[in-house]
Amino acid sequence: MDQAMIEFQSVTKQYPGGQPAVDGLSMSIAKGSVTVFVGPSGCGKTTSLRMINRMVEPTSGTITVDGRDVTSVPAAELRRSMGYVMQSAGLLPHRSVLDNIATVPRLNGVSKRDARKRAEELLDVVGLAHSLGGRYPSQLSGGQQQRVGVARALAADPPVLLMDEPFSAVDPVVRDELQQELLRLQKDLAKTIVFVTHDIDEATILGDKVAVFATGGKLAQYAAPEEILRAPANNFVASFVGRDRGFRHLGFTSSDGVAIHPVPTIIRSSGRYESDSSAAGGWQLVVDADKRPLGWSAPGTETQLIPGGSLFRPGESLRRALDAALSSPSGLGVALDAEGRVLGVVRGGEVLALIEEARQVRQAAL
Ligand SMILES: Nc1ncnc2c1ncn2[C@@H]1O[C@H](COP(=O)(O)OP(=O)(O)OP(=O)(O)O)[C@@H](O)[C@H]1O
Repeated sequence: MDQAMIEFQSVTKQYPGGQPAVDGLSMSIAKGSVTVFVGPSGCGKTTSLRMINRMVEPTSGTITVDGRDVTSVPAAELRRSMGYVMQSAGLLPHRSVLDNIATVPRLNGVSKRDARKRAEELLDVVGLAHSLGGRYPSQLSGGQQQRVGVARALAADPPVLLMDEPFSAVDPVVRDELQQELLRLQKDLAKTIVFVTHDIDEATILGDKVAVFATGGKLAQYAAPEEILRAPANNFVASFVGRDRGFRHLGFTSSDGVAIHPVPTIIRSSGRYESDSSAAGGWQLVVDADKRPLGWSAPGTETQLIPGGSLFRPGESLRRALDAALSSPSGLGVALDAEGRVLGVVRGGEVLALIEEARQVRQAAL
């Protein structure tokens, strides 16, 4: 059985003069897992998150972290022992990126030199160039600021990371990147992450477990994302998950059987185009000298680059394969190897046929 890291036991929070913000919450969060709190606005997600590090105190009930009642640890110490990332990265505007990341280690008594060295390592971890270390937060993009926020939360190597809508203020493309980056990070770090969002897509992408909160601060369902999409516990969860949940469910269906076909390519290097095939008359994929995709060229327009759709890597879900095909101007989804080089393409029709097959297998199993 998974070992519990965080436990809520009958936790209620009542702010003065209102309905309970959180009502009788009991749940166990496994060590090393990503748990997402999702639900409509005002249903108590943030309040529940903040009770874990005592930014908010429960009215009744108990929360334990690693077996210890949180009220037995001084609030400031507890807060410092957990990473916290919020929507606006919450960086100190007059401190450099490196100094921001080094904040908690410095508070913990780590020398300035060591804290900065660690901060530099963390720039690598979150995918930021070292040259950004000397900048001020206002000199970074929203996505870069969020990465700094994550680096800062990781600086003291806390076992628990609390994330409150950390990616909701960035545009969808950057958001997708940050989500994938977090999943990659988590593979190595295996932190216990509690993540708040109001976006069911984000919840099912990131969560090992998803907790759906209903209005009035009640836990409506707590389960693996596949189960929430496949078998919503009640009407509230079903309507929150939405009618397209069948499509979302594809996010868990393996793409193993998808065929990857060769694709005619044009190699563009130093501004020159060189077609490597005789496949005239069709769409051609434009790649650089290392076979990384640059875009598409429509039939008969060889030097005009049309931006491509999303990309797909074998091993990812059928949903990503379908996304790649549907978002591609050619109708062919570009498949990449682990180094980002083009392997070939997947065809939308074939992906759909596999989806239908998977649906029939699922139905037969019912
Ligand atoms: N400091 C506070 N004082 C009084 N009421 C509060 C306070 N903080 C939150 N609430 C109320 O408690 C309820 C739950 O709020 P909470 O922020 O936890 O919800 P949420 O699900 O995180 O919402 P959102 O997605 O909008 O942030 C809401 O009705 C909110 O108005």
